[in-house]
Amino acid sequence: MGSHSQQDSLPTPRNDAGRRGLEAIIAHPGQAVIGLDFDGTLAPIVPDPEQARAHPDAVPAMSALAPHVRSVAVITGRPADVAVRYGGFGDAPGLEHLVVLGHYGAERWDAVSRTVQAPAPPPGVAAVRTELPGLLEALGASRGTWIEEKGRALAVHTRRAEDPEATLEVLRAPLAELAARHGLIVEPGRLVLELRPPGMDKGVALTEYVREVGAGAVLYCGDDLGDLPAFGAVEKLRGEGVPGLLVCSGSSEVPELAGRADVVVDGPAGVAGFLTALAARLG
Ligand SMILES: O=P(O)(O)OC[C@H]1O[C@H](O[C@H]2O[C@H](CO)[C@@H](O)[C@H](O)[C@H]2O)[C@H](O)[C@@H](O)[C@@H]1O
Repeated sequence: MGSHSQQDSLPTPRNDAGRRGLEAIIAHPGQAVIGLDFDGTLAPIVPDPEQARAHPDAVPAMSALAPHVRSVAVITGRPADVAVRYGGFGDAPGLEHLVVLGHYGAERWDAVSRTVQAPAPPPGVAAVRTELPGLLEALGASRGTWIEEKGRALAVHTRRAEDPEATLEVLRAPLAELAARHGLIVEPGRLVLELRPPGMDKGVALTEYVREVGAGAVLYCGDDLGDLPAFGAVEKLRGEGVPGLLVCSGSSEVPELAGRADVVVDGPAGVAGFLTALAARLG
């Protein structure tokens, strides 16, 4: 975990690459892209995915930071319009140019057009939608196992099951087989297995976005396994001369991400605090 300066509580990244990334963002904020995951990063994890909402300090922090940087983009596994709604991003002052890349980058919403661009879901999604309830029943998935309808994907959540970890393990292989049979992949996450179309991930989404806006520095902050490709993208961009900073919204559920991060903060409250401190430094 990076150490905190007394002056503004902006943590010092724990390695050289991260320190270079943060220095570049502070030196040339107008060239920086700030990429933020939604669930677990901007929004606290809650048992019912339909009740997830941005942390009360998250949008004010994003609003304070956005005017100083080239772009703020939310990159999420959620459908883009759901993230906009649950995040309260639609009418936030300072976020008039926000971009939300939903479904791991397959969908795009922007605050200027206020519309979602998305390709049609592949036919495999409809087939999985039909078969999934019967499969869960046949597997004896425990009470509380819940299917999230995501339009172009379906997610099976076990957080509210009697034994969430054990239920997830029982489902892992059969859901992988079902997904493969219909040309989909399984995206694992925090007590969730999502069956979704292949071909896009947060790493591709972030890299394409950084190139599109011509960014000269990048910060990415996430909390879950689906954020690992975005971490990989920042590491690759660093190798190509684009400084980057990796921030982990820390939790005990995904230690893999903390190990790769330059800075670990304490969940969504910590993320909001970090973004607020960065905005204050840039201001
Ligand atoms: O990419 P993200 O923005 O992090 O979205 C990933 C998945 O997040 C949601 O599930 C997670 O958050 C829920 C609400 O806190 C929690 O109950 C669940 O256990 C977590 O896995 C969302 O429901 C999924 O659709 C997203 O793909």
